[in-house]
Amino acid sequence: MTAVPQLVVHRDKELMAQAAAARLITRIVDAQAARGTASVVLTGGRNGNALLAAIAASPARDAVDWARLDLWWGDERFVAADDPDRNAVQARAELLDAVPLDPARVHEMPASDGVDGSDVEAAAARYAEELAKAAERGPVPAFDVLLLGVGPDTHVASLFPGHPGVRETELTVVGVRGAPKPPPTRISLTLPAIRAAREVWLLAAGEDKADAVALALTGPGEIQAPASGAYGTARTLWLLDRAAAAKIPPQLYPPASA
Ligand SMILES: O=C(O)[C@H](O)[C@@H](O)[C@H](O)[C@H](O)COP(=O)(O)O
Repeated sequence: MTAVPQLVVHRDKELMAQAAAARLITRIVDAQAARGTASVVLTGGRNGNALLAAIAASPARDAVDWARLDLWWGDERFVAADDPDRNAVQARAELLDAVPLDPARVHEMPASDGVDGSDVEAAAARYAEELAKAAERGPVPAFDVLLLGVGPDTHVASLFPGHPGVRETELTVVGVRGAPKPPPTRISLTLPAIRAAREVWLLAAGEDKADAVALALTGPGEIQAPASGAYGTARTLWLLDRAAAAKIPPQLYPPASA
């Protein structure tokens, strides 16, 4: 396990998305070369969507064997299946509809008009079962890469500072009610599930993220700063633009990168 993060700082958010897309394509191709398949956990939010759009626009995307890629989500807004607010609907529009995925390997989180209706806890338990079935050992797969957007309050997935979800130590997926970011009802992986990933990549861009990034890297622990509890078994990578990195203490700040 490695809680020690590596920081990569790019000039701006556009370059950050391009570089993260190149990095993710390479990581998927490497995992598929080694084991035949790869698994990635997607995030909602602007930076996650920009990364997917950059993959869609990259000629290198054809190097990925899309039919042998498992996709999961770190969190989802608990709304109807075709609601444009859904992270999965946005991911499909940015990339997933344009590549030849195997639908059986695209593991969307349940929607509020699904078999569990508005029972978000039952829907979360259903997703936990799906994860457990796909796991070789333990309650969730050892995802190759798990992506997380970082919120301005240091939330990741739908784990908000001080909320019950961030304190969860047993369940791998929780229903979230009363989220401070709309919509209020959500489904989220928990920190223990996130920490099963080989690599966790956190994305943050813009000056409104500078306090959150500095706090999560130096601050009060995962209950108050959930992003600081997100790390992988092999690697934890913070992919930032200069504005989001601006308040990181100099002793943690990496050499300048473009
Ligand atoms: O529902 C969502 O949007 C995501 O669950 C959330 O965790 C998001 O990734 C962060 O808030 C960062 O979002 P941005 O990349 O848009 O800043």
